[in-house]
Amino acid sequence: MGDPKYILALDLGTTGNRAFLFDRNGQVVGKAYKELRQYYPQPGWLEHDPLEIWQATCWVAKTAIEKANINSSEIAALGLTVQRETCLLWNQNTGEPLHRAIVWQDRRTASECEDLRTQGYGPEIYHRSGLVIDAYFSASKLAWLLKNIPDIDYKSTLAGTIDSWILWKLTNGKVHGTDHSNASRTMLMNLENCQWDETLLDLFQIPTDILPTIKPSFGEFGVTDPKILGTAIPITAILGDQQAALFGHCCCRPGLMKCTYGTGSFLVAYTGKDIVRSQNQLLSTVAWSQINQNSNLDVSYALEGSMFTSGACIQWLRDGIKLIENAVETESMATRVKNNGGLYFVPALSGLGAPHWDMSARGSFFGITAGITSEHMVRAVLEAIAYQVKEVVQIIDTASINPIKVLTVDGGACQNNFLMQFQADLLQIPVERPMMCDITVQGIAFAAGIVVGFWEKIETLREGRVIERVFKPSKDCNHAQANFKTWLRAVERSKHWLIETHTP
Ligand SMILES: Nc1ncnc2c1ncn2[C@@H]1O[C@H](COP(=O)(O)OP(=O)(O)O)[C@@H](O)[C@H]1O
Ligand SMILES: O=P(O)(O)OC[C@H](O)CO
Repeated sequence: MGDPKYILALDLGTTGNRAFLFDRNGQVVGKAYKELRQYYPQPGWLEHDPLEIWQATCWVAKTAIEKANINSSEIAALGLTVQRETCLLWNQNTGEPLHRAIVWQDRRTASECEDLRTQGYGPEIYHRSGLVIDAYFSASKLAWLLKNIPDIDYKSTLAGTIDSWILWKLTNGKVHGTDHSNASRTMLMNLENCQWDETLLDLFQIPTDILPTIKPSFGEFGVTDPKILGTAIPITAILGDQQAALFGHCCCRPGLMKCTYGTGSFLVAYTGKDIVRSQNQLLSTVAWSQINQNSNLDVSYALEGSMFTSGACIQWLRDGIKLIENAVETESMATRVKNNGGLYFVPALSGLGAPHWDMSARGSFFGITAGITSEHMVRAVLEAIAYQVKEVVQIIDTASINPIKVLTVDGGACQNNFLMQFQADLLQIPVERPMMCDITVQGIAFAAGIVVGFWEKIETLREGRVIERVFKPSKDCNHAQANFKTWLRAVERSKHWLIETHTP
């Protein structure tokens, strides 16, 4: 067996799955990516094929290893990070999913969640789970699966989020587990004692037996079956992808935060050992957990503003209405027009998350005149991504101890220079873009590597960070502030759309 020289990191996101191999210097020596098929069986529904995720996971891992031209026995550990909340049921005897996975953006359980809200369960659910009642979280999705799949044999059924499913597959059915950060997004975990919460399980009618064991994020999860990658690799870290990005940005002191622009935008602030409760409908959630030197569970928490649709609007421009051919061209299109032409877009393609939590809002353009071109539409969509983040920054600012002086970013859409400059103009603070935009995968690699002593401490990651570009607020950016106020009006008009129209 060779000397372990590498860490394998898997990032299974909403748009696609990626694998990166890192050497001891934190350099990427091999990587692979595969886009994931999105299934839209009905308006507002979104599903993923769990077997496709599993096959893609194997493919990206093997391809990254091949590209790096290394032997899998040289891999010291594997870290796994995933899109959160997306969940499924599978048969533990056959290894077959019982249904496609219901994705976090899926709104099919909106009316059940609305019922819980009107029955007054909001405060109790928030107190127990740290989450605001919404179809976003796994609980109502699992309840839907259990209700709608015929003849479920409970004895052979397992449930889980994507990390549980892939961990189970990687270990060839030996480990049915999850970590505290992913479990905290199910709406079934008690945020204070970090265990499955009996009251929440009863409320959503989820049997405890089908759920995975919750384990510390940093620690031993088992080893990969040697048949998969040619050797048994220890799995030593699992995190939700936003928490992995938080770790990757080294946000390990209370008040430090990051914003990821992927399928959605997620502004997450580390709050330390305390659960900080927001007055503005932000989520309290687990950042990560580990067993400390005294053998006690050591949990760190975070405050989060989840915005459901950002890069997803760009995908809609590409795949839905075919206004663009690729995401990159949105930047040049947006700068081809002097301004937004009075056009405003509300990115409520999956309802609105923080701070509105309106499951019945729908995407809308306001201000269309005969002079509006496709460039204006693209620009309005990009501006909307930035307005959403501004709205959440304003709220998190008041909830956190220190005002935000700089916004650190990552994710696919942060490559867009127009978007980042507009964001800086809107926030009136610098926006800092690291050289490595795949911070999520870097974060989980470092977490897995630190557990096995491959790297000694998080400082190694911090010291290796290179800032590629800082977007400073432009001198004359008053228009951005004025436009933000108009956009807020547009948001108000798009809210409660389904309730008022009674359409799907
Ligand atoms: N240059 C760009 N401008 C705007 N959006 C982009 C650009 N490049 C990628 N995106 C968007 O970023 C998203 C992919 O980012 P990624 O961080 O991989 O997301 P996820 O982790 O959700 O799968 C896609 O929705 C894509 O439309
Ligand atoms: O797949 P991403 O990176 O857009 O992240 C999805 C989030 O985890 C959903 O909560």
